[in-house]
Amino acid sequence: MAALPTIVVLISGSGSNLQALIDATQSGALKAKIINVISNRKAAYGLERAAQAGIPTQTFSLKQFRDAGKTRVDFDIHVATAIQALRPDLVVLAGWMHILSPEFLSHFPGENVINLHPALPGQFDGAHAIERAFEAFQQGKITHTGVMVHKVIADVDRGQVILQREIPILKTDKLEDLEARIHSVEHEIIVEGAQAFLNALQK
Ligand SMILES: Nc1nc2c(c(=O)[nH]1)N[C@@H](CN(C=O)c1ccc(C(=O)N[C@@H](CCC(=O)O)C(=O)O)cc1)CN2
Ligand SMILES: NCC(=O)N[C@@H]1O[C@H](COP(=O)([O-])[O-])[C@@H](O)[C@H]1O
Repeated sequence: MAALPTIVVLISGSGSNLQALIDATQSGALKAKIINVISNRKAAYGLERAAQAGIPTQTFSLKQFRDAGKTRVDFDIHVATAIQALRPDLVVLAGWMHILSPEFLSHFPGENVINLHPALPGQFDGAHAIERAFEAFQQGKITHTGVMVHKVIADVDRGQVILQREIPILKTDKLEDLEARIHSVEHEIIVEGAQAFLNALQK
């Protein structure tokens, strides 16, 4: 039987999207094996989720690099080298809150780094997208937002879209209502997006 495609997941926080990927690999909804989880924050609960699933983890601290007189690019190259050593078929950014440099991306010419972003293409690039969408809705500028999975390029959140889904914003919504609706969709689309990428890889 052919070996399953391998995935390395990068996180910075709670890891609920990592958990969705873990659950999907265990149920068979995602035909792949998560071989490593990397966090840039040692307190990230996602590391605990990985450990509970028996997945090896690594933590890399930008602060430690800076304290050692090294640069953001030194950090990126170190992380990229650690990932390259594992030779994954796919790298998934699941709440990885660090902008990756071109030097990092140069280690992945196969464009096999994808990201989950809680907004539609070109709407709210960058951090705090959900809050910014909610504020725009309150100002009457938008009626809906969305979630997308996209390839990662140097231009943040502007890579080729793999999957996207629109999400309505209701007049009765508080921010937490929209956050819950978005997170629920995220947990589905990150699995579907990863599988879609791997399917395309195998064609
Ligand atoms: N080169 C790329 N790097 C990253 C991408 C990308 O598309 N291209 N996606 C992001 C994920 N992301 C949005 O989806 C995102 C995450 C974080 C930031 C940001 O401003 N980070 C700050 C630090 C914020 C913090 O530490 O809380 C920073 O890096 O200075 C923007 C977008 C992942 N990287
Ligand atoms: N710009 C990237 C970004 O905002 N990512 C967001 O970080 C959260 C991670 O949650 P998690 O740690 O529970 O998976 C998710 O909402 C994800 O969309």
